[in-house]
Amino acid sequence: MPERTPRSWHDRYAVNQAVLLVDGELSRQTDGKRNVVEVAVGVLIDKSGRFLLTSRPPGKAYAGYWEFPGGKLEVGESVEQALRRELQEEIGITIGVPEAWREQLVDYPHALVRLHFCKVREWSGRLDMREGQAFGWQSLPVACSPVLPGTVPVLTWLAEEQV
Ligand SMILES: Nc1nc2c([nH]c(=O)n2[C@H]2C[C@H](O)[C@@H](COP(=O)(O)OP(=O)(O)OP(=O)(O)O)O2)c(=O)[nH]1
Repeated sequence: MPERTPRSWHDRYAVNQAVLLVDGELSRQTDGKRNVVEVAVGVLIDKSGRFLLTSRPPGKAYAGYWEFPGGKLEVGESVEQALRRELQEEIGITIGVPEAWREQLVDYPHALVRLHFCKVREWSGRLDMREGQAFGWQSLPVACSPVLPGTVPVLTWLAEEQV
């Protein structure tokens, strides 16, 4: 029996729901040829419930956009190891045990990334923006703009947890 069109569209919609497509064509994400880049991201939350956003340094894709600090996993690293290393390298702190929270696939023109968002409530050391980033402790709605497209869903998830 031939596949019914409504079913087919339903399936396609469901697939596309799982991937956040940024600045591009739908066909880009379905060719199956792009490697997924794994990224560890830290949602630092302070005692009053504010969270830390940092600006992307000059020279990187989407420079100047606001994001949560983090970066790509190196070969053989776990998400936690990468997060620990990135937050030490980029913002000068030593984190406690992170809480694995949510994942999001994002299809950018420059890369297909899987973001592993972790909540971090304990850390030591003073914030030191080692790549010249701007930073801000934020609450909802955030006061900084523009927010990186792959970071926007996090603001929705945080809002959902507050109601
Ligand atoms: N750190 C971080 N990256 C994010 C967020 N949202 C989002 O889409 N991304 C994307 C942007 C990039 O494509 C990717 C992170 O890669 P990156 O280039 O910043 O990582 P990195 O620090 O390891 O970079 P580098 O060593 O290559 O300079 O994840 C977020 O909230 N935080």
